[in-house]
Amino acid sequence: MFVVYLFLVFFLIIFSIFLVRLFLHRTALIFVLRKWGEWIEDRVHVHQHLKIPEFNENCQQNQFYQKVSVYVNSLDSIEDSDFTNLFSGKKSSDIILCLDDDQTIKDTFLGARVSWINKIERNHRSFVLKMKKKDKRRILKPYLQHIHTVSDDIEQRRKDLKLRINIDCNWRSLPFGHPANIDSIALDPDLKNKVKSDLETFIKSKQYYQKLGRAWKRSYLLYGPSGTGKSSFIAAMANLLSYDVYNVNLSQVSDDYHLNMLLQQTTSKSLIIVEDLDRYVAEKSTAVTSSGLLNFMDGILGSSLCNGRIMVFTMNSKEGIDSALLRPGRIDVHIYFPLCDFNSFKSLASSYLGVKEHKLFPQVEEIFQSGATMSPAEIGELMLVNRSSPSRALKSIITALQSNGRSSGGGKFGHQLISESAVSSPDRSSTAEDAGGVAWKETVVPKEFRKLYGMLRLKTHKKPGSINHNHEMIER
Ligand SMILES: Nc1ncnc2c1ncn2[C@@H]1O[C@H](COP(=O)(O)OP(=O)(O)OP(=O)(O)O)[C@@H](O)[C@H]1O
Ligand SMILES: [Mg+2]
Repeated sequence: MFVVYLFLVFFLIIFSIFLVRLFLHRTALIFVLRKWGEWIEDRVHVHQHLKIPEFNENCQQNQFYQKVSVYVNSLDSIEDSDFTNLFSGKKSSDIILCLDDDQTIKDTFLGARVSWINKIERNHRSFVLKMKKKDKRRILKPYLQHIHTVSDDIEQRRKDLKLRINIDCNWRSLPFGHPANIDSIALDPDLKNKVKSDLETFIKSKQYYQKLGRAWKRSYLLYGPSGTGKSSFIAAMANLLSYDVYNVNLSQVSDDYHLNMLLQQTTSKSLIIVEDLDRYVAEKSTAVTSSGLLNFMDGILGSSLCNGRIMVFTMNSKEGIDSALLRPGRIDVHIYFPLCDFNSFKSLASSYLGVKEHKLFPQVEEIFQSGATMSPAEIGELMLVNRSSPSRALKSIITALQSNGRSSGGGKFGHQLISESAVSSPDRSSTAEDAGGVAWKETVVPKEFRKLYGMLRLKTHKKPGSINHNHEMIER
């Protein structure tokens, strides 16, 4: 009896606590209680105030005030502030929250709680940072650095991206309106995630590179047959990072000095791309010497300018390329872009035709497994022109794949296949890549063997997704 009584009391206590909490949340009284709590806590600590005025004593604008303003208005806690202004952004659908005058906003950094007050006194605006004295020594310096980084990042993302191309030895600027995004590119999802996180880690690693004494730059090589999405991927990288793109046309560069000058004129946090590097090397169609090119890739000539720069090179094949050009440090990440497999095909069908399943899919899968293939560009094109009828689109792809399988380089898409088989045998010197060697076999072996290989694969019932061995990303 006593135990039941005890249990009832216990249950009642828990239930009452639950009701009180519910009441506090529903009536927003919880915020009042929290404020009282913070008020009491404030009284028992000594605080330090730092003022960031909008103008300095010479009436010049204080750049740091602008940064703080961008930072403070980006904090999630702005939504909890008692009074905020709403403005429309660049796009009419954008709404921007802005702290009103004399409002306080909280922030936390490295476990310390700080607050910002947006003051206006005699028509002069300022932000006042309030932090506990005991936290000041520990967090002030890194916190101010954090504000710099975050606001620079936000500003970078807000601006309209530019594409710059070199004509003679000058950059010409155009608006960069390429809509590509990494998700819309048919490529192994794991590989895409790895690249995304590699990029995101890199842009946050300025201090790490500084500590190592290395130029803060990262180089990527995108290689693979024509029409597999290399250029689209570069555009997607630029959109992901909100970086301007500098497209270096090496045939327009008159010598090493001018290549250096072009590099000097690029801005920090930009994407510098050299497309079809293998073509320049093979055809010797540039006046830049190989040492000029290596120095450009290393960024020695402008190491102070390597401020967060990302270099991207594309090639159809690494065959015949001097290994010094591709060595670790010069090219940090190698990404292979393969011809279409069934997984990429499904991803294209989903984005181009809005079709995730179709009765013709098993037939398409069988043809892919027999070794027939086409580039994503070709398949995308067939889907695009037949987008009003998914069945027609799939039938035309089946016909094209079958004609590829039968003819050796002839037929409607023969030109692409010729270039496919002309694409390189693997660079056998790079042993790390051999780990993912399946892809290479698929691109270089004769069609008869590919068919046999496809049949073998059919028999072994490869699990979906394992075909992604075709992709490789080598972190060096
Ligand atoms: N993997 C892919 N996913 C989605 N679309 C693709 C893919 N590959 C190519 N495409 C489409 O095909 C077209 C050509 O692609 P892109 O120019 O990126 O190929 P590329 O690899 O740069 O070719 P090249 O080596 O000839 O320059 C683009 O319109 C793109 O949308
Ligand atoms: Mg391209």
